[in-house]
Amino acid sequence: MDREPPNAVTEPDSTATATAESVDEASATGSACIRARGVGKRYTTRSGEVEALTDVDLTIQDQEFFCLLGPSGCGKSTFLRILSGLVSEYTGEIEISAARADGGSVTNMVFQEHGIFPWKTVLDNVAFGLKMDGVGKQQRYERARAYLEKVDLAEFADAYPHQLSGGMKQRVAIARAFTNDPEILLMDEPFGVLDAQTKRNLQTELLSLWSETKKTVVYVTHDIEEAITLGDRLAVMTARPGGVKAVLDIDLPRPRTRGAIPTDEFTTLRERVWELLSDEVQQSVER
Ligand SMILES: Nc1ncnc2c1ncn2[C@@H]1O[C@H](COP(=O)(O)OP(=O)(O)OP(=O)(O)O)[C@@H](O)[C@H]1O
Repeated sequence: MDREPPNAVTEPDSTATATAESVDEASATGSACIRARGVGKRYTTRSGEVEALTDVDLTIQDQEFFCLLGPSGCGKSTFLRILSGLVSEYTGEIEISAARADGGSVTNMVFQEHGIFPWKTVLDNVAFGLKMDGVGKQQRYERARAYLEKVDLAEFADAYPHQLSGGMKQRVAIARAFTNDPEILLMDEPFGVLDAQTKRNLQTELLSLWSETKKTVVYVTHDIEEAITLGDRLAVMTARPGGVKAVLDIDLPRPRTRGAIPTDEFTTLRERVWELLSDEVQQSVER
């Protein structure tokens, strides 16, 4: 279960990176939902300390679809886990301005491995978070069924996860996340293991749910094209210890349905992002 996300200061760190900050603020619009200032994280392992993050400065706007790209092991998941409250020891400052009147969780994580219960039906999986929040059976099933409908799984409400494909399981995880109605969705490579066609379909469904509900989404991916297809902005992270190398606007029209994205702009952005990312990938391989 997700814990409440951080909203207070822990061990203020005065070494914020000026470069990343100025890029970030220059492209930001609207009101801030998440502010990270000088965030750092070290893990202590048997073989010593691992510095996962250093001086992460980011402002993510309310209702924004924000993507995080970076080489493997640069701390993307760690950053999401800090935002979710799953990792509570870190340096620097995280402020989350979103709040829920009903006291439910402000954030909801969606992982690559679905995180659904094999012994529960699809419907019970989707309604699980609401049950934990004390929502009555009729109301939680109604909400869960509505989202199952939106992700095309209405007829599988009584099925069990082992009867579903990987893409269907991920649909269940997404339906559950939206049913829980958090202010912020934290998505950790949710479509990372899916085939290209399934991934494309789920991206379209996710964008449609996001534009309907206008949640703030922080989306981790290794896939440059996915980040450009989905995001309003994207951050490229440095090799570990991860910091923010640059934040780019993805100024492409929406809805970003197949064929609606201008090819030239898409290609230019992809090359720009790859330029920023390739050195970091190289560095992470050399370590
Ligand atoms: N619980 C932990 N204990 C010790 N070290 C950890 C822990 N979690 C992550 N790390 C280390 O912190 C670093 C960052 O890991 P993290 O999973 O956040 O990176 P990532 O960018 O999400 O990686 P990937 O893209 O491969 O999923 C890695 O070196 C990892 O080994």
